[in-house]
Amino acid sequence: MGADDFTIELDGLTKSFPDVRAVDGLSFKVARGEIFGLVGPDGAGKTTTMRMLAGVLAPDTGSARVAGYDMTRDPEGAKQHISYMPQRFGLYEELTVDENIRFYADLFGVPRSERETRAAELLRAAGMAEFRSRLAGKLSGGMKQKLGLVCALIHTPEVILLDEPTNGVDPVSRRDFWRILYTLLDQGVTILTSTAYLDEAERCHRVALLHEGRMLFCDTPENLKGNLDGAVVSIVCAEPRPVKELISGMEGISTMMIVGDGLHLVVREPERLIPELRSRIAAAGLKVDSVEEVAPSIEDLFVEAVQKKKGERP
Ligand SMILES: Nc1ncnc2c1ncn2[C@@H]1O[C@H](COP(=O)(O)OP(=O)(O)OP(=O)(O)O)[C@@H](O)[C@H]1O
Repeated sequence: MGADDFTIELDGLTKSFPDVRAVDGLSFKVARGEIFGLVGPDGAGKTTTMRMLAGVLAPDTGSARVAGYDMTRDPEGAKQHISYMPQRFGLYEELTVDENIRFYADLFGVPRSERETRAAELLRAAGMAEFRSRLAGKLSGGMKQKLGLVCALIHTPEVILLDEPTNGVDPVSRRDFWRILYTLLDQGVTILTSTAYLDEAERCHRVALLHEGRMLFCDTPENLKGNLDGAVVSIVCAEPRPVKELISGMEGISTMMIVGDGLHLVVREPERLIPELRSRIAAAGLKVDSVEEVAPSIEDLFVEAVQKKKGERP
């Protein structure tokens, strides 16, 4: 790939606040037409990274190029090619859906002939075509987020930066969101999104895990899952906490986490451990539906990587 094929390039990007180094020497590149996910626990540095890439926060050291512009030297030039949707997108609650869209279309200087077609397309994809005259303040949380996306996308950017866009959004609206994002990819835009939902990381072409401002790893979801050091055992149960307490400290378990339907363990030698787990749980009289090896998810990998990192600390 040539240098021009990367629309976002970070090189040693660093930003400190008085109490913390929020982003610490971050380097990665995002190719044109790619959707790249930034994942990490709260405080990992995702928002700070996004803000620097959007040109609203200057780095201390390091550089970032977005859509061919150096973000330190020419953030204003770059902004014309970027759509940035921060966590709290500025909607006007006392204005209608249409009026909010018009406000942003004016702000971005979108010609009148284009804005109507684009707004109609985006609203249809967002499942919001019937709500054009509703006040933004009267929309559900998911709808507000989708309206934020529509407003952010009313102009045609080269790069889209989304900071946890689906936070608090219901599953149906999340699907709408991803459908819109994939449609944009087909049009050749580049998308960088942060997400707190690890299942969403699997929808990205590549993902990077941030932890305390540093990147722990970056690869395609498939490759990442192949790199897990161990196997994943799922214990399906309604009451995972007592089970977790019971088996905590058993040899061969490297991490445990509570998931939607019970517990996930990262283990060595699942063939040996699974029968042992079953008998220990049965002996304690705890009720579980199943104890089985499952394919690892991105979530398993991230929890394992973050726990390992914590364990390395003195
Ligand atoms: N304006 C600021 N002033 C001081 N500290 C800040 C500021 N912005 C962020 N931080 C700190 O920098 C670190 C990284 O925060 P950041 O918001 O980038 O993380 P994040 O991964 O986006 O997490 P979250 O999802 O909780 O926003 C945190 O320790 C945070 O408290």
